[in-house]
Amino acid sequence: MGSLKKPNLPVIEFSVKHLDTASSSWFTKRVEVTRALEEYGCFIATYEGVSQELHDAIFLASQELFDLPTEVKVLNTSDTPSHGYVGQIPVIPLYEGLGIEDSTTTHGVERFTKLMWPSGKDSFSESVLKYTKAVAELDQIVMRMVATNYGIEEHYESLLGSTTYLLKLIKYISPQGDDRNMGIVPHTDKTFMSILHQNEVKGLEIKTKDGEWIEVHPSPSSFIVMAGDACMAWTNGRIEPSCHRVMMQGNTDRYSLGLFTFIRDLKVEAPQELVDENHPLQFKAFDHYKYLHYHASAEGRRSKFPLKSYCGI
Ligand SMILES: O=C(O)CCC(=O)C(=O)O
Ligand SMILES: [Fe+2]
Repeated sequence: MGSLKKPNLPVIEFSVKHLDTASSSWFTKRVEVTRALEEYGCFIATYEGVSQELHDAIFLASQELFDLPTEVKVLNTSDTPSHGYVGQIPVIPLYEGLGIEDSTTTHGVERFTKLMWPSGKDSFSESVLKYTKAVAELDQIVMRMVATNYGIEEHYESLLGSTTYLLKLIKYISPQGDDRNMGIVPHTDKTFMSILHQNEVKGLEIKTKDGEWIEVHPSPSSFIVMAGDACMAWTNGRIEPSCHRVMMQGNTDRYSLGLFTFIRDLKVEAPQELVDENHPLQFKAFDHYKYLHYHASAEGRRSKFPLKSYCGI
C-alpha cells in the first residue's frame, strides 16, 4: 500500500554564486523560479541576504513595537486601506499589524519611528532599514528572473522604478490552548509581490491548486515569495496568487513580517509580449492604489474575484 505523500512547496536556494546573470546556474534558477510561481503562486526561498543577527534584530524590534500601548500604535494611520494600524478585528481577534510605508527609504522609516517613539529609537530604524533593503533585493532578483524568462526585462525596469515597499510587522497573540484558531482568514494578497518571514512559531499555511493546505515551517533563512493580484494582471494570468491563511495553536505569540510591493504612478498592464491568440488580454490597465481602495469598498469586499470585477476583460 502506498503511503500518502504530503505535498511540499518548492524550495529554491539564492546564494551569491547563483546570482551572476551570465552564469548557467542563473538560467536554471530563473526557469525554476518561474515554474514554481506558475504552479504554486509562491515558493520558499533560502536566502543569505538576511543574517541570523539581522533576523534576531528585526524580530526584537517588532516585539518592542508591539509592546507599545495601543493608543500609540493607532497613531499609524494611512490613506491606503490596510497600510496603517490594523487590530481588534472581531473575525481575527488574535491579529495585530502595523505597516511602514516607503520602508526601503530613510525618510519612510524615520517618519514611522518618530510617530511611535517621538524621542527617537535608532535601533528600530536601523534594523528595519537593513531588513527591508535586504529583502527588497531578493524581490528584485526574483522579479528580474521572471521578467527575463518571459522576455520582458525592459518592462520590468520601468515597473521597478515605480515599485513601493510596505513593511508590515504582524503579531498574533497565542490562543492559549490546543485548539486551532484562525490567525488570518484565507485570502490572496492584493500586492504585486509579497515576501513573508516568520519567527520560530509556525502558523502560515498555503493552499495548493488541489485544495490541500501546506504548513510552512519557519527558519531564519527561509522566506516565502508569493505573487499578489497585480502580478497576475502583469503576467496576463500566467502567475496566479496563492490562497493562504494563518492557523494559531499553543501558548506562544507569533511574529511575522511581510514585505509587500505595490506599483505607484504607473498603470499595471500586461506587456504586449505576453498577449497573443492563445493568451488573450485578461485585465485592462489599472491603477494599483485605486484597486486597493476598490478592494476595501463594500462592492470589492463582496466580490469573489475582485481583480476580475475591477478590471477583468
Ligand atoms: O503572518 C503571516 O505569515 C501571513 C500574513 C499575511 O498573509 C498577510 O499579512 O497578508
Ligand atoms: Fe497574505
